[in-house]
Amino acid sequence: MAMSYLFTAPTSCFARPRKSLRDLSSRLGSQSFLEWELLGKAACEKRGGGQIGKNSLTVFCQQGVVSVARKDEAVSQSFDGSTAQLNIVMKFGGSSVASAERMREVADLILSFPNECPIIVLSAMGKTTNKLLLAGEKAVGCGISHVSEMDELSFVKELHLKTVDELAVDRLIVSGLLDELEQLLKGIAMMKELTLRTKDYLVSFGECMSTRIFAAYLNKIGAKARQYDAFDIGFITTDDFTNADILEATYPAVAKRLHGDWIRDPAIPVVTGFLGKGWKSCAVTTLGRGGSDLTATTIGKALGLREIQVWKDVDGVLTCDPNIHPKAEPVPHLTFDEAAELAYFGAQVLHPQSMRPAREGDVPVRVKNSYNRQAPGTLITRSRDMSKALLTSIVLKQNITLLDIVSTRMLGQYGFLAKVFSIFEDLGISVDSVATSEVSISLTLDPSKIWSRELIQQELDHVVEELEKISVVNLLQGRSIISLIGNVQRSSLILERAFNVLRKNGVNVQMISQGASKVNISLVVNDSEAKQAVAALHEAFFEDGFNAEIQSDDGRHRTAPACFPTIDPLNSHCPTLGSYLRVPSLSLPPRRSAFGR
Ligand SMILES: Nc1ncnc2c1ncn2[C@@H]1O[C@H](COP(=O)(O)OP(=O)(O)O)[C@@H](O)[C@H]1O
Ligand SMILES: N[C@@H](CC(=O)OP(=O)(O)O)C(=O)O
Repeated sequence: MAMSYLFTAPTSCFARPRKSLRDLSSRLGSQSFLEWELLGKAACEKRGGGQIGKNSLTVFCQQGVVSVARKDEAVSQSFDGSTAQLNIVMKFGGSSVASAERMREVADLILSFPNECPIIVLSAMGKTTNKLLLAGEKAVGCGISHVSEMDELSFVKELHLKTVDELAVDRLIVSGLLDELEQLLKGIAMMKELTLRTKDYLVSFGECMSTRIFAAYLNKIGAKARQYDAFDIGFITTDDFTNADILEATYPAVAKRLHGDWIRDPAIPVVTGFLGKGWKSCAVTTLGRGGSDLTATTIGKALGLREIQVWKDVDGVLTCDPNIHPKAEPVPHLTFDEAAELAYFGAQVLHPQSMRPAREGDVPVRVKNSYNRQAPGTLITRSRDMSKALLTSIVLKQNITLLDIVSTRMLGQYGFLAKVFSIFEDLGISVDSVATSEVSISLTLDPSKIWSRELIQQELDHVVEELEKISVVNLLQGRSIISLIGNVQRSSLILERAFNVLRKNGVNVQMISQGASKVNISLVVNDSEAKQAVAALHEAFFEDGFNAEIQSDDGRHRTAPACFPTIDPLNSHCPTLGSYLRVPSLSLPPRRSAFGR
């Protein structure tokens, strides 16, 4: 990419229609490009500029640069070589773009950052994805003649047509897609079958419509925008329909397309979240529920952007799920590892895989509230000062299955772990948490890990059948994992307090595991006790000043009570925890790399 300088031009970054450009140049009067260049350089020096680097020097879309690019579309740079760069990605989830009013607010929000050149990533409006999935499932059994009357289809149609009407953009933007959607549902009804591939195609209508409407609205209000379907601009994925992985080829392809178009003809890119194109099938794929976060971080890495902003309906990542405990508070700063662990262990706020590109590209992620712009949100970066950190967040994942697997062979047998995990690999089943001893393993499976596929009883029976060839197996369903995300350097203190609270609440911990990432201690409890346990833990750590107190006193003076031995969770056995306290140092990449699923 071309070298660029940072300066604050007195004009908006946003590409404007020609009229606005003319207005602008007359407002700018006789100020020449050379003067602008000097101004830019001066500002650059003021900010300690001089280095040339991805994160240090960026042109804030000086309007003159845009004008030059317009005069000669092949020319991407102003005469001094500086280029207006796309510099941030702003992702808005379904809750942020749920209606015409919300779309107006989001547009206003974007335009309130005139010095940024954003790429916008949008999810489907509101609950559209759920409605489309329901429609697909109903279509399988309802018969072609009933498709048109289906409530879910009517809901999707009404929502999108109402939105285009209220925003006063052309109905044609979505009417063709709505007709196509109805045809697809009729096809599903005719085939009486909804494959994963068709499911992905079906839900893709949500993002395809929201982005078209929003781009049309931006254009209407004078902020030049261009809509992109992710599957057309290089989002290349595996062919794992409903849960596809982004392939490496995506990064250069997406960068080339978005950057190239921007340089030729600047317009705010509005990209569909969640969608990709299978590399073998060339069919539309999706990245798993909540996958637009991953789209945003992929773009952030691909273009080496300054920041990835993920706009939600909460004030950032919170100390726990606000639906479980309303006193949850925003967490100001997280590391990529903490955020990944939090997402992986069930915090709905971020897609489990989304931190990976951000970490690889070292692009900070900011989680903000589109309903409360002023709230500082959560900043997620590679590292943070952990010296005073204790507990950051509590995450609950319900309805998991606990498997106790004990080797039938003698102590000292080698290869047992490998055999057990090869069974999971062969069956394509993802494992969440693990605790082992030499001859036994406890692990948890998440039945809802793959959104479209329940680990149904039949499948569990099959797992048990395979494992029983080499072990004695005890399968326990209806369990929950409570993950304590924080500074595991202080695990003794965390565990001391956590177990005190759990004991007082009569909650029995059935397994404990500390992941190799060193930011997470997982406790397995009964589903029926889980929510109450999370609320009690939250109260004990965040609501009575304990976290704050520990932050001012580094904890050296605190001693564990007699009933709670100070535990080194990596190597200890604790009689109160059953036989599976020892935690393996192996990090289990259930399906993929150690950093993701
Ligand atoms: N630890 C947490 N921090 C913040 N939000 C959480 C947390 N756990 C669960 N949530 C839920 O996640 C929701 C935001 O995620 P999501 O619905 O995917 O947002 P969007 O659709 O806007 O991308 C919040 O409304 C909140 O209810
Ligand atoms: N629309 C998709 C993708 C997504 O990311 O949605 P959201 O950002 O609203 O969680 C879903 O509902 O899963």
